[in-house]
Amino acid sequence: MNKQPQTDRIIIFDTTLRDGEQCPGATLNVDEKLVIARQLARLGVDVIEAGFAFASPGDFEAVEKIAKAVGTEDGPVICSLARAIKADIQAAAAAIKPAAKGRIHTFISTSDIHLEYQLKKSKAEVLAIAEEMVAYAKSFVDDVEFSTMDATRTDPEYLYQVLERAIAAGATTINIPDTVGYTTPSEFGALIKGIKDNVPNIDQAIISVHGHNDIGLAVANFLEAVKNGARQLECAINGIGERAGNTALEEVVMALHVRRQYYNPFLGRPVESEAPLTNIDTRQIYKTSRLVSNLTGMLVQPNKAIVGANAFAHESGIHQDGVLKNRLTYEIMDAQSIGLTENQIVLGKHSGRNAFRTRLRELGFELSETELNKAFIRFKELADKKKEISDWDLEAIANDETQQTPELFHLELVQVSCGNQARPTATVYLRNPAGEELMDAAIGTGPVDAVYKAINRVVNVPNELIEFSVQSVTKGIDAMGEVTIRLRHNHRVFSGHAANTDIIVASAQAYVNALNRLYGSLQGDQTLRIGRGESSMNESGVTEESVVVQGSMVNQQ
Ligand SMILES: CC(=O)SCCNC(=O)CCNC(=O)[C@H](O)C(C)(C)COP(=O)(O)OP(=O)(O)OC[C@H]1O[C@@H](n2cnc3c(N)ncnc32)[C@H](O)[C@@H]1OP(=O)(O)O
Ligand SMILES: CC(C)C(=O)C(=O)O
Ligand SMILES: [Mg+2]
Repeated sequence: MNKQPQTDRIIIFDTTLRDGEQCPGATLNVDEKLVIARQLARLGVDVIEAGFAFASPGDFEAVEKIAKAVGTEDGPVICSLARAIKADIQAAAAAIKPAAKGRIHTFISTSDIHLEYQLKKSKAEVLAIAEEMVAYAKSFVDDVEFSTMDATRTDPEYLYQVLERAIAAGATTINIPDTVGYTTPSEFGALIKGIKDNVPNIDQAIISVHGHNDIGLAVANFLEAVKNGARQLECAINGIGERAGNTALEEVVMALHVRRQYYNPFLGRPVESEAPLTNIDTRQIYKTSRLVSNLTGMLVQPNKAIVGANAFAHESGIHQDGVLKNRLTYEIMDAQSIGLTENQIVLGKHSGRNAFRTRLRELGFELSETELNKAFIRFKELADKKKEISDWDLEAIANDETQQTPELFHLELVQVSCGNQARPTATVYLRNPAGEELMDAAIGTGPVDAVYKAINRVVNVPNELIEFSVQSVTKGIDAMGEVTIRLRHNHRVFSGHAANTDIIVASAQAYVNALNRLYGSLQGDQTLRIGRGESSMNESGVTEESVVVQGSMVNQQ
């Protein structure tokens, strides 16, 4: 067996901003990516895959800005994806240039099915391209990662050959992607072992793995890969990503953390060693999860491992009894280890700006002066309605203020009348991008439906509402309600998110946010008129099928 060059530590490569963003509706703008990248650096990831620089001018700008702002000497490596094509590699190299430590990640498919149908190339051709493009990437940076796309459906003998040639050409990390989420733990472990045993120059590269969760095995596959020599794990926050998503960072990191004594020997450490297996500051996990969920609009299911709302909640009497006697009877990790803390400072209507700013900083939010002032006004409004403001309320407010959706349409007013004897009617008042004030009213099957129909009459963008979900972020009748919606326009999905104690206001704001994203993506499209849609508008009312209500609905007026 070959000796590996790597340390006894697992490198965490975060692809939330690249593969994570590849899930429908999770599109992030440049500023939002920057906010997430800063938090990923606080979380302690070793590598941030900031995007696919060649894919679009926006992606290029995001990678470049992240390289400049987050890719400092003591910060993470900043990486851009690139196909095994010169133009892609040139774009990646230019975008990561401002980073103190930059990486080009180039890839090509190696499975028969991809070669035959997608690339339409022979094995010999792909072998030559891989070698040539790794060498080309190496001419820009020392740190080159090479991936064999669809590795888990590739003939292993061919895979060994491609990897050997890529390493010889200068790849310092070789990544084995389970692109279609097809492999199983023992099979994946055997593949990694096969690579260690059969690629002659494997001692010159780190073995990395990239997983997808199509059959729910992504984390299990990674853990088996670690046991067999993988030392870099590619994952995304909350497991977001193409199709069923990527391997969830928080799950694999906490598995290694909680069971470190089990994994220690596989990394050549003494069983009892308490030294962390990764550089991740686990106390930043919860905060990062919430930030990514809020900015992408991808909700976290309540029973999700590690970061779900119920992950540390005990409901049944026997469990509660055990936990009260000794927490360890039913808890394998401490809620504080992922950053869920008791609120130490009680914020309420008498609190000032300093306490507010300080608490937001502790929660990981760095707001600009303007954002802080707006958030403070909302905080005071909320404090007038609620006795005590929790961290979750603060997060909802801060996330709302830092969301970087371009405000093309501004919601000035929303008013509804409804009741068991009334036809739900809504009046809305919006300011369009030209600064004109537009008002309209509509009747709907319920108050939210009426509001959305009224907004549709003002904003002339055909769309289909495909998801509407409401979550109560805090407990009690005075809770903040978070609304997340997803709408589709020409096969693209846009999400919108807003929080308010008035669920109707949050619903209206979330819809306007999503429409602003949609509208932003269409800017320059001459066929669109600005505002005031009539017959060209598709009905996008909330239908029974499209409504997903999670948690309790709070309607406090
Ligand atoms: C498994 C993954 O996650 S891979 C990354 C997936 N992410 C993305 O695709 C998001 C960004 N992608 C894009 O913006 C676009 O697809 C672009 C800009 C990269 C390319 O756009 P287009 O030039 O219009 O090509 P299109 O997307 O239609 O097809 C992909 C082309 O790349 C080729 N290709 C795919 N992978 C590779 C690769 N690794 N190396 C070289 N060529 C490749 C395909 O064979 C196809 O070539 P063809 O047009 O000669 O048949
Ligand atoms: C680009 C590669 C690493 C990828 O995302 C995959 O194969 O899933
Ligand atoms: Mg992938």
